[in-house]
Amino acid sequence: MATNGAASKAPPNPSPLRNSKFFQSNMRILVTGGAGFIGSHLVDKLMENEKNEVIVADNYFTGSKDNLKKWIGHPRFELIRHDVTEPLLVEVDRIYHLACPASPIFYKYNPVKTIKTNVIGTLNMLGLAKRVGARILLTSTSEVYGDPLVHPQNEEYWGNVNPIGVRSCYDEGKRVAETLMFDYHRQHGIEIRIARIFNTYGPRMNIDDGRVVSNFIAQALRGESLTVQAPGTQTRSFCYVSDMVDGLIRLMEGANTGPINIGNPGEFTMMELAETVKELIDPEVKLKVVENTPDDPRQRKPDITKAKELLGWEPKVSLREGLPLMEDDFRQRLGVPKK
Ligand SMILES: O=c1ccn([C@@H]2O[C@H](COP(=O)(O)OP(=O)(O)O[C@H]3OC[C@@H](O)[C@H](O)[C@H]3O)[C@@H](O)[C@H]2O)c(=O)[nH]1
Repeated sequence: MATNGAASKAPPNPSPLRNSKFFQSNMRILVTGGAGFIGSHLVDKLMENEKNEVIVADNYFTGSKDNLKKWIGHPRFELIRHDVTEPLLVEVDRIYHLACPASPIFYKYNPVKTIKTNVIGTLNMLGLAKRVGARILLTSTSEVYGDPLVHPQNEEYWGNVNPIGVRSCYDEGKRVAETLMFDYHRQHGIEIRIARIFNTYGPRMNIDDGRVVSNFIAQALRGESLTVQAPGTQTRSFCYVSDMVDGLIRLMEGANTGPINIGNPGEFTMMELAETVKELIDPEVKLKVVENTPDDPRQRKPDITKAKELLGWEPKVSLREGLPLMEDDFRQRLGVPKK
């Protein structure tokens, strides 16, 4: 295993039960935040493999049981209402630790809770990984690069983050979470994986999630003006959710700790994104420039060389292919049929 120079102590022996026939034929996987947007798509993919048993822990702050309704009652699936800031003991082989509100409006709503989720939640999940000998993957974020001075961002870049700003509960929270992952790895030999997720979109995003792609699509379908936050020249790179899930599973099952960027390098200004949504959904819709929020990163684009070389991964779905798939889902949920 590539360990970035860390000592590799064997994890503690899991319970003897795990050597029984029953467990050998099954991989038990915990997904924290599994009722959320990316989490529920990950669960769908993991459940496709008949050898997997999936346990979801979610507090439903931004996630919803609705996202998992097709699995409720399935013999290989379990759903627990649980907040990761409290300890959890379940016998598992893999932990995908996604739990945390990811939309800026939600993570800034209760910043103390957000940083607790990232710090105490990650500590609790690392404690669990240590206790049962599980491998743990943290979904970190491109926000660890802050308002980046290096472009595109590669994993060696340490970032440009405001430690006391309104976004710090999330970006500094995730940075501490990464630190905890490596400390547990070096000190206790825990098997870790860190994904730095760039902006992701797709079906099942909350309609009023507040992030840019869901805002623009919902606004276009409701016939409202698209709210481009000033100046509109800031850039983002958008990854379709099925590509994201594929990258996360490859990272978990591969031999590298990361951190590894998972994102689509196609880069767009917010004005370009608005124009694309307008063209695809409703050419009549207007754009309006509105005030931005503090510390908004001015540019963001992943360097995915590592993901390509180490995971054999690269995104397959372009923005123009992915937006209509999300549009269909939003039309259905908003009850707006295609003309
Ligand atoms: O209605 C809107 C919303 C947002 N925006 C702009 O769109 C850009 C993207 O904003 P979003 O809120 O979608 O997401 P951000 O890139 O700020 O944060 C995201 O980064 C990566 C992930 O880890 C997280 O999901 C999230 O924190 C920003 O420049 C914002 O100013 C608009 O122009 N209009």
